[in-house]
Amino acid sequence: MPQITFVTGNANKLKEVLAILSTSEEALTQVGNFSITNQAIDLDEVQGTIDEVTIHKAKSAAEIIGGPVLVEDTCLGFTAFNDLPGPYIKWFVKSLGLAGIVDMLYKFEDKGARAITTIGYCEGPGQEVKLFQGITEGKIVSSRGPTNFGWDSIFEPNGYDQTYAEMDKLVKNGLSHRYKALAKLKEYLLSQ
Ligand SMILES: O=c1[nH]c(=O)c2ncn([C@@H]3O[C@H](COP(=O)(O)OP(=O)(O)OP(=O)(O)O)[C@@H](O)[C@H]3O)c2[nH]1
Ligand SMILES: [Mg+2]
Repeated sequence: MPQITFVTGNANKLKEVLAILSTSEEALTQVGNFSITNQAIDLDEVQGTIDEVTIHKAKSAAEIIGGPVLVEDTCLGFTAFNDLPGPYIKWFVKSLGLAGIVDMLYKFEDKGARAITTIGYCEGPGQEVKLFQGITEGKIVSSRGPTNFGWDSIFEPNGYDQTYAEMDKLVKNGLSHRYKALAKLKEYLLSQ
């Protein structure tokens, strides 16, 4: 069975990806003819558009692993900021904290935000990268719920009165940006 390595340094992402792709959280899962395993490698991330960042991550991962890889890059962008910080949200959370991010939007009436996951699939070194993207729209609110995963506690998806962090995992994993991107990847892998 062909093996695909999901390369990520983020344990929370890995948990969600495995939970969405299978129904268990074991370190190995299967989609169609493919088995998916994980390697925790922190890949270099270039500056650029979401697609450029993901393509670069996928190509570097394929070089390191020497075979088929999956990577993902997740963005959080604000409507009032023309979709920034986008791929740089990680550094904003690290530097400003969640309260600092909420404060960034203080003077804007529009609290709209978009969570975007872009998955890159590369079959090996030198191969083209296929992209699969999922977007969930919502708004930025004061932190509610556990704060152990990124910006989950300040993002409230449209149509819900809970933040991602307050939601049951099954609910988040049924509507999230990551779920939508993985649904497209799954459809592709099942057709191979
Ligand atoms: O509240 C959240 N709900 C999510 O569903 C989610 N997915 C990612 N993130 C965070 O957003 C940044 C993405 O950066 P990112 O894509 O480069 O990830 P990363 O560097 O942590 O891992 P990786 O690049 O090795 O895969 C990082 O700070 C992640 O912690 C999330 N936060
Ligand atoms: Mg990263």
